[in-house]
Amino acid sequence: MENGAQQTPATTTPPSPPMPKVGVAVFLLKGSKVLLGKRLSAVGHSTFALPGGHLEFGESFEECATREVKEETGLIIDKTEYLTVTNNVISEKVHIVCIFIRAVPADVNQKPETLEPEKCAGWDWYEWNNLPKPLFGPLEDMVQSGFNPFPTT
Ligand SMILES: Nc1nc2c([nH]c(=O)n2[C@H]2C[C@H](O)[C@@H](COP(=O)(O)OP(=O)(O)OP(=O)(O)O)O2)c(=O)[nH]1
Ligand SMILES: [Mg+2]
Repeated sequence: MENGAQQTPATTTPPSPPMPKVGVAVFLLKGSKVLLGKRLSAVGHSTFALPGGHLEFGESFEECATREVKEETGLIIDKTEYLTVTNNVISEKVHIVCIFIRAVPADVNQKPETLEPEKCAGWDWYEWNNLPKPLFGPLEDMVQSGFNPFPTT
């Protein structure tokens, strides 16, 4: 090489190892019912799950809950409250620390819309004592453990 010109070595970025992500899922409660939708995403395909998604940079858990429910169902939520957190290793590549928030619809007469049809087949209210099957794995685990999202009065 002339004049000692430096040649930039070819670099290849090594694949980054999978990292845990933060999810926020919402127990949206109406009377004794909870809002669930059949997932069409690869993770938990065809299982019934709560509305929710991944925490974005700078968001509070409540902000994420409000945003995800609005994006996925069009519903405006109210009275958001932290419930619990679970650590879910779902597959070799998917590890989610999931924050669970409880909320109620601001308007009980507002109907949920399927705003992300590629991710969810449709939303409906289900009696807590008669949940549809199969539930999304992490949700099934919570139900099996006796978890109850309703406020004790
Ligand atoms: N939506 C939802 N997520 C849950 C539940 N239980 C649970 O552990 N999670 C965890 C695993 C999910 O992969 C993760 C994020 O939710 P998601 O899979 O619906 O994410 P998304 O595509 O709607 O969100 P995004 O990436 O567009 O932000 O939260 C649940 O019942 N519903
Ligand atoms: Mg989602």
